[in-house]
Amino acid sequence: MRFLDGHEPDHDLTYDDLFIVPNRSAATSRFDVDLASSDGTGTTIPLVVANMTAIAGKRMAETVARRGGIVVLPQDVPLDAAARTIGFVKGRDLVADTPVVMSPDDLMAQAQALIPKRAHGAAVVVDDGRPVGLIARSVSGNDIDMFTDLRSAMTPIPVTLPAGTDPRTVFDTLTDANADLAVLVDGDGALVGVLTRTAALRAGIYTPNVDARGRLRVAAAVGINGDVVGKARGLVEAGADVLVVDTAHGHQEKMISALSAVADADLGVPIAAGNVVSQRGTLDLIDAGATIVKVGVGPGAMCTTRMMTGVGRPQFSAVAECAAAARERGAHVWADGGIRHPRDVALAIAAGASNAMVGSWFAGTYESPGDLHTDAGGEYKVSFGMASKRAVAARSATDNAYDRARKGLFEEGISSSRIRIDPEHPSVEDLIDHITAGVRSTATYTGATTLQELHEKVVLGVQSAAGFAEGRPLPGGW
Ligand SMILES: NC(=O)C1=CN([C@@H]2O[C@H](COP(=O)(O)OP(=O)(O)OC[C@H]3O[C@@H](n4cnc5c(N)ncnc54)[C@H](OP(=O)(O)O)[C@@H]3O)[C@@H](O)[C@H]2O)C=CC1
Ligand SMILES: Nc1nc2c(ncn2[C@@H]2O[C@H](COP(=O)(O)O)[C@@H](O)[C@H]2O)c(=O)[nH]1
Ligand SMILES: [K+]
Repeated sequence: MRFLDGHEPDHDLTYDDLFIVPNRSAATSRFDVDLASSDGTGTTIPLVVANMTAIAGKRMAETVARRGGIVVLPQDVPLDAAARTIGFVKGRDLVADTPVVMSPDDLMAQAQALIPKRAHGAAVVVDDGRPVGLIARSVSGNDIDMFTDLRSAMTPIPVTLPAGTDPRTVFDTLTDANADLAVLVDGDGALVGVLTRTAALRAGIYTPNVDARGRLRVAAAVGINGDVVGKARGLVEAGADVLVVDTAHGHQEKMISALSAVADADLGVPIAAGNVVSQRGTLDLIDAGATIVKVGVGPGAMCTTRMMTGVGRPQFSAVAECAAAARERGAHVWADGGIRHPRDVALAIAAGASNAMVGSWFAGTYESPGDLHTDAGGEYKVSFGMASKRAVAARSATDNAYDRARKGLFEEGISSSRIRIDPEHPSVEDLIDHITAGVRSTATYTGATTLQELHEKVVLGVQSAAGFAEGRPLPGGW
């Protein structure tokens, strides 16, 4: 990474402050760019989903890992629930999406409530283990009887194929049949999964993030209080592939001792820890046993830390300094927070991060855990910060009333935020397409074909707010 002559910054910068200068490139296609990380997480695209309750659940974990990223399950989830989620993710197909399964006796209202949990827009009606029909998502305003049973409402399945059919064949069969969804079955005709045309296309573009046994990977977080090693061990025994030791102020003694204890337990998985924003903080966490350091104090969309405390650091400079320190030790950093555009992921990688961590942006998708709401502005989900009153209240629910009231005072996050579902990108997979298209393109503009080369070759300049504004599209004219 270098700055254009005369652009070396004399103050800290965030993503919006920077632009990337194109370099001569030998790449002939953006698909030639390899987006895999080398930090031990196995990601084949540089995306980690933040350990936030409103974002990181089982559907998110399955979907993101199938496209090559990884999801961190939040530390607030009890061990038995986290173990169930890990087991669920490990049991998912690497190609087919998990269907929404209904019985013929279920009501249309139940199907319509569940269909938006998945992006493929339909439920499969299963009778006696066999798929027998489809229920499509009702378009808002459509006059359908919500009390009808699915036996009478279902439509025939247009395309049924054996599980394991080559995705290209699935794509072509759906195209020929002018159908949207294929149902995949095993040799006995039992339902295995579903594939849309877009999913079949994606299966040929993305490489799932899989463990040594060929199962989807998933990470899990622990806090720094209580039996940290016991929880960490339980998570790894349940199958967690990466541990994240996480607290707001990662550069504190309690973190160092919790992290050292987890590292000493030698659980055989990479350990990420944070959050810090300085070289010293990075080195202390690496010395305590982290192989990945989580960087970012205050950039998060749900985060009020900078306004409450004045503490933090503009994210690009924080990532650049910590990544340089980590590299010296053969360790890595994740750029955590403040990712709002594909360009931010590209700039995080340019700064030296191995992966970018995304939270709130992915809250507004069908795969996030929250219920789907609709108001005059369209569909939305509710997100909240992990240091918000709402999250702290949930985390301290078993404490006595006095301790709960004390903890409630230190609020550093938003308790309720409406994150809109973008009608053009309603699924996290649409956002992943959008982000990876941007980052692949950034790489070729800089003359790089890997993330490491992107970091090495990138040439940056510092821009004014007017420079940033000029780069924004103006769909409504001016
Ligand atoms: N990246 C960011 O900018 C931030 C992220 N978060 C996220 O929110 C979640 C909750 O984390 P957290 O608030 O650490 O809660 P935790 O429940 O993990 O508690 C943190 C522990 O550290 C102690 N502590 C000491 N100094 C601090 C400090 N400055 N900030 C926070 N705790 C401190 C606390 O004690 P006591 O309560 O008695 O002080 C408590 O025992 C995490 O996922 C974290 O990543 C939260 C804030 C900022
Ligand atoms: N200060 C706070 N930071 C928070 C809180 N909840 C989450 N976070 C941090 O944000 C990132 C995700 O950033 P985003 O811009 O993609 O949403 C997450 O990983 C945490 O580090 C909070 O309540 N307060
Ligand atoms: K913020």
